[in-house]
Amino acid sequence: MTHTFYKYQGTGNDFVMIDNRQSIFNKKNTKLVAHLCDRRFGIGADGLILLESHDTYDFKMVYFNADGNESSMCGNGGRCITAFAKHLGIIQDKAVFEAIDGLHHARIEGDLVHLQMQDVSDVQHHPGHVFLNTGSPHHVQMEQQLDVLDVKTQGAKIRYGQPYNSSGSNVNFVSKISNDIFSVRTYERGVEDETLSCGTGVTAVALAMNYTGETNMNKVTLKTPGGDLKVSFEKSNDGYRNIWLIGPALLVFKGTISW
Ligand SMILES: N[C@@H](CCC[C@H](N)C(=O)O)C(=O)O
Repeated sequence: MTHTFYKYQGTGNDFVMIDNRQSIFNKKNTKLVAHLCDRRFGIGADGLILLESHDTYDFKMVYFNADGNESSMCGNGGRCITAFAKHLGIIQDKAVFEAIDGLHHARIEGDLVHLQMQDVSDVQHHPGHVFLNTGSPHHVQMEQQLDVLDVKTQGAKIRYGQPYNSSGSNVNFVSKISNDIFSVRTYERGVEDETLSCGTGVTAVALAMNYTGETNMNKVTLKTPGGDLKVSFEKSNDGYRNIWLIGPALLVFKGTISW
């Protein structure tokens, strides 16, 4: 049977988006998700997102990595699904939706989507890196030679190494440009490669840079290979609150495919 799909991207982190309000998609079909995300045999994307109906809120987001497995929160995907919900006429410029890590508020201002992330209370500062969960797990470490780093090889070593092992972590390599601007390259678990940007990743980087004293600002710019994102936040007694991820989210194309 032929089905309609939409392709979205947020700073180059790209997603197949499916309107699943009529429950047309079998969520247990890992092979189908991986096939649709395959860049040679399918549509091609870093992940697949289902927009589903919700009894109380505007919609529900279900996120799968390109390997076909349902995973934890995707920040860029959360911004893209907000733009998709507007395209479908479900929302105007504001949304409240449920994702795997809880409720998210979002608002659209032109091409920019502002997405509120969950509060973060547990920031672990280890020698040489910081680990924190911003909806997805993130290892953050500074890197001198970010431009020439082999992110796929170095990221995979950390992602599969101790203490993360098979459950893994996303891995962010960071270089400081100024007090409120950082360059970031991310290895994504479930894609098992560098992606052009990662929303929960840059959120983790912004908080880690503040936590370790690399910035004293509460709004920072994160430059990724796919474009610029901004993260704003407030310090709380036990961590960070009122965290917002801000950046573009755009429809690339719409098509039909059989499954
Ligand atoms: N690209 C995402 C992160 C998606 C989840 C991640 N790959 C994981 O499995 O932890 C983002 O923008 O946050």
